[in-house]
Amino acid sequence: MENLFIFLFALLLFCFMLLKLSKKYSALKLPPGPRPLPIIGNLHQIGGGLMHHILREMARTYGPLFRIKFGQVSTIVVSSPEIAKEIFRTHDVVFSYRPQNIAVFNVMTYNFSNIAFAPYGNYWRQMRKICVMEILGASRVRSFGSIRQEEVMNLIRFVGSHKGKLVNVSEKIYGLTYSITARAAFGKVSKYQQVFKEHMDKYDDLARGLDIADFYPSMKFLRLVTGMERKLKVMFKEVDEILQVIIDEHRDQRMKKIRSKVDDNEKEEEEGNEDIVDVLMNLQQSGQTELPVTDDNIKAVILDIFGAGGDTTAATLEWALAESLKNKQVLKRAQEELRTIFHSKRNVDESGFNQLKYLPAIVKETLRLHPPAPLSLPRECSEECNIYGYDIPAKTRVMVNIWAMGRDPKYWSEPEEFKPERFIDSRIDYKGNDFEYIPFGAGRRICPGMSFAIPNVALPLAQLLFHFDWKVDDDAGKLEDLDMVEHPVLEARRKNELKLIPVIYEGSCLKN
Ligand code: HEM
Repeated sequence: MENLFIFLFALLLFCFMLLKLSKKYSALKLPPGPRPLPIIGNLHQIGGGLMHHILREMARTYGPLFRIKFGQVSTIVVSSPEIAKEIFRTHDVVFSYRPQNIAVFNVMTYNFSNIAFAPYGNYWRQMRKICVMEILGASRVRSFGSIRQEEVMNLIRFVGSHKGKLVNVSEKIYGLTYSITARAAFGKVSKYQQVFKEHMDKYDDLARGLDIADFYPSMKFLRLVTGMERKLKVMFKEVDEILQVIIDEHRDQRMKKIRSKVDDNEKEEEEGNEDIVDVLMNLQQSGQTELPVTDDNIKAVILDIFGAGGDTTAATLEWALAESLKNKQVLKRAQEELRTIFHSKRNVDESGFNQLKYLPAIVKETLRLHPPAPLSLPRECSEECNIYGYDIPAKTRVMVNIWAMGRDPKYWSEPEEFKPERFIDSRIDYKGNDFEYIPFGAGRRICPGMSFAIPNVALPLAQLLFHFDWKVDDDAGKLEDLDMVEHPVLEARRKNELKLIPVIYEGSCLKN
């Protein structure tokens, strides 16, 4: 009874606010869009399909910049490179904010002290700089090369030992990406790594679940009703405890090292062997950062690296392999290139990568057709501004349909076809300057993990194509029949796992 009373009161308040807002907005020239219903806005129009597909359909009716309302949340959807350029370049600063009222990020970001959801400002600037220069800079990523090589080789040996048998390659791919990230982040295999992975998997499932309360940020009580926040808090407490143990382990190790160095009178640093936790702890202790780096900040950044970098990389690799196998000509050309260049080594290593032309084009084409963050990460505009001739009120949420732009026939010939050759000798790149192709986003909040992600896709893809010829199970028909259906909930992943039979290639080092 009491709950019902609170609900009715909130509803009245909400209607009153709506009336006030509608008066204010009638003076603005807002973008077109589907007519919102009271209370739910356009929520009824986004069920029953993948959001990026639904939004592309809507863009066909309402244009490349339209306005939609998810409950209370006013959102603009951008589906053209010209408008994306206005957002990410002309008005970059205004649009460099992220919404702060999404349950999962409220709970899991240590009060928004990660990078991806930190409010635009000094703290974000400091942590982003640390990320780009210290954690994921070119020399650090190179130093992770041996981890990558070793983990990929483990995968190749595993697959080789299952020759002629059906292997769940998708499962292995997700496991590989996790292992590389965990070793780069935590160093040697920690006994807590497996428990952490199980929690991260559960967290991923929760994070992708829709919490209706996110659409009604002013009605905080809804969070209690849906129960999502409570579940997230339980999960967060467990994840936090594991991360704190990992940090404490690192702290102990560092103390031991310092003592032994003092005893041995030895001073030199062991750079190159440092993991990401080490790097962040060095900065914490140096006292040279503008703002202090706390243990919570370190844990937030580590969660970011797993959250933003894990599934995105694995999904790209999974799609790249699937598309290469499905398209006979692509497979032929990729294998010919790899098997010629690495013929004498009988194995692939990154030192020969500068000779490859076709494999990088496969990775690029995969990111065009299957960007793992099809609507990028949401942005929010910090002040009222004018885009494409329309007024965008402050606090409007922004979704950029990266997926739709990558398939727009206005910019791509045969856009639905997987044709890596379109990227050979082409100047189009994913670095945020070609707005029809921005799988990593653009502007000052562009993904800082690019240089880590690309080799983590390219090396395993090259190895899986070099060492093996692949077959599908007899019941599944031919490789060309592989489906390319997206997962209905886990955005941008394959719906069906890749289950394949490996046949070891004659020229592989596995063939002894
Ligand atoms: C194929 C792999 C990946 C793709 C396609 C991808 C894509 C994206 C996209 C679209 C954004 C939003 C950018 C924007 O708002 O304009 C983003 C942000 C971010 N990504 Fe990635 N990402 C990938 C891998 C990684 C990896 C491996 C890491 C870390 C190791 C990472 C860390 C981040 C972080 C920290 C942000 C937030 C940046 C900020 O707000 O300043 N990503 N990523």
